[in-house]
Amino acid sequence: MALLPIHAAFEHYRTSVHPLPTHHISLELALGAVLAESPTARVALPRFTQSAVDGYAVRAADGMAARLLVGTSAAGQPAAVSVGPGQAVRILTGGAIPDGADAVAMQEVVDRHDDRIVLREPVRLGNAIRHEGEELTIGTVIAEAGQRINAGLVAALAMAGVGSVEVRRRPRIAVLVTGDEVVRVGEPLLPGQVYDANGPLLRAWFVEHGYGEPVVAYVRDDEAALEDAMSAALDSADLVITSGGVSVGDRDFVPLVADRLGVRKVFWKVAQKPGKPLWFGMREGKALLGMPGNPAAVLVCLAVHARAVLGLLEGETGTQPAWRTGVLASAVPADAQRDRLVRMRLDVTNSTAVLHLLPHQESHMLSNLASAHALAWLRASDSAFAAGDTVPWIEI
Ligand SMILES: Nc1nc2c(c(=O)[nH]1)N[C@H]1C(S)=C(S)[C@@H](COP(=O)(O)OP(=O)(O)OC[C@H]3O[C@@H](n4cnc5c(N)ncnc54)[C@H](O)[C@@H]3O)O[C@H]1N2
Ligand code: MOO
Repeated sequence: MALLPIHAAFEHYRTSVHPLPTHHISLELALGAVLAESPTARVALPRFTQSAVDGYAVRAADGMAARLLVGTSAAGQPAAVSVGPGQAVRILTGGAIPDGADAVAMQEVVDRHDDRIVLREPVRLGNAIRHEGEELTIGTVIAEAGQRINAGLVAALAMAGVGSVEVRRRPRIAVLVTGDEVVRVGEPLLPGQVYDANGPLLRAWFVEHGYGEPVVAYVRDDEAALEDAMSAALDSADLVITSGGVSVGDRDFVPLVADRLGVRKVFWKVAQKPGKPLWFGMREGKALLGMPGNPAAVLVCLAVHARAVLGLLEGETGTQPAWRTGVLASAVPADAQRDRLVRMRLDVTNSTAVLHLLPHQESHMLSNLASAHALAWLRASDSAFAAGDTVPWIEI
């Protein structure tokens, strides 16, 4: 069977995966969710005309003449007075500019004697004043629907008076780690068994990416056991991920059981290395990604494929993952049939992202994940990539 090109897998996700329902939540709970509306400023920013510095609010036209202090304006405590000719108000950063004042003299250029001040240099009209609404007026769109909420956006929304937002519900994730040979670290290892890397990897990846703890179940290489576990996972989750049992071996039951449970196969086997046997299907809006057992293949399938599916489930704008470009530090062999997704160390030299090939790239090898920052996408080719070639990459 012909292998599906990676870009064709992305196209299948776009046509098969639809956004989850929306709900309205408090801003405190919104970090990491994707906006389903375009929130607008409820207050202007700055909210009122205020001082950018600690100093004295004055009338610029008074020039260098001595001024009489008539009050104080601190942040949160506006002055009750206005500034007339020959007068000034002590003002602190963030304090409201009192009526009559049209400039602020920084205290470093002012000599103060009790309630009198003298400027050592002239002050420009409007000096050190932040004007009401100069950044945003009421009603300005702060962020567009489809944008994922990060810490900066939480701050921008809060300051603009937006205390709750309409977002897509976060996807619920279920993970099935299959394999009779898989034993959890800490347990005794019998002959032929291996410690489980995929359970910890999948759990950590979803937590790291803000989805919280997935439900993780361990399943023997047994059709009936897999059917029970997959059925429960499909009932409870929006995205089900399996690891192992998806190739052509006698105990590779994932495609068979998924089909039996009514999951519509969209594709099986992608022209990528690692991760070739990746299986993708949908059942009533729920997505199932059957990932191979090799841990490096799981990482690649998470970073490239699960990321794409999650972005679509959450209605995120733009194509995910977001590829950037960098240059190869050294020559890298290509694969003639499959695109390679290569674990790289990344650094920035002369303002350019430079990708350094790490050793141990086989799909059963994962020790290089200790120093890998990036996954480079090297298209299938008969000839090797050369040092200096520009290639797409994503963070991992
Ligand atoms: N005749 C063919 N054989 C294989 C093909 C093929 O096209 N024809 N494809 C190979 C490729 S490529 C891959 S990738 C693997 C994927 O196989 P499965 O998805 O069925 O995965 P398993 O056989 O269950 O496991 C593969 C490997 O990974 C180890 N493993 C499994 N789970 C874990 C875990 N949780 N933690 C650590 N290691 C795990 C498992 O012991 C195996 O060594 O198929 C090739 N075969
Ligand atoms: O696709 Mo497999 O992960 O190359 O060994």
